[in-house]
Amino acid sequence: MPPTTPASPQPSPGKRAVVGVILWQNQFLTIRRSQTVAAPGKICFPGGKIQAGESEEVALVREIEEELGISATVSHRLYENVTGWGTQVAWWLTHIEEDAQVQINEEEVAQWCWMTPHTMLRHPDLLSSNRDFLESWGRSTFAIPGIAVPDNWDEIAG
Ligand SMILES: Nc1nc2c([nH]c(=O)n2[C@@H]2O[C@H](COP(=O)(O)OP(=O)(O)OP(=O)(O)O)[C@@H](O)[C@H]2O)c(=O)[nH]1
Repeated sequence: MPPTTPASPQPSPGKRAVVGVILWQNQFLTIRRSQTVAAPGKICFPGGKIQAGESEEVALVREIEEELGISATVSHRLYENVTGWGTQVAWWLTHIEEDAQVQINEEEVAQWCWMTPHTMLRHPDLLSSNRDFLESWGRSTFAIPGIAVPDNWDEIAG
């Protein structure tokens, strides 16, 4: 009998989300989710659910404005996956102004900071679906313009 492979997660109807990958000096803009939202206290990128009739880009600009109080420019669709809980997530490279003044919305976001991919991957509070994104990037499944996979990625990720 052929070995069985685990089935890929399938998206649930209507559960679509978009996240923004914002880079500065080889680091990603990360947020810690507040205690009052789903996945409280987890570390992830800014983003959220796509509302009916919205494009991914419009939803992402809205979410970043809501969470961080800044305007963003959505640039490049990097990746797509389905979380273990059935949400289809689109990952977009996103830019903000160099002098953007982040003002977090504390109802949604507890903290924000810049994190290297390495620190993010090893963070004990990383939202689990973000591990797939980072590991896929580390395997060069896709590229992120502006940041190279470190040469010692396997060591880091292992
Ligand atoms: N914000 C965000 N959501 C992510 C990331 N990675 C990921 O799989 N997701 C998933 O995408 C979905 C977005 O959820 P969310 O709770 O942030 O969305 P939201 O702010 O619109 O929530 P709300 O409807 O409670 O206001 C969730 O299923 C979440 O687990 C990420 O890096 N950032």
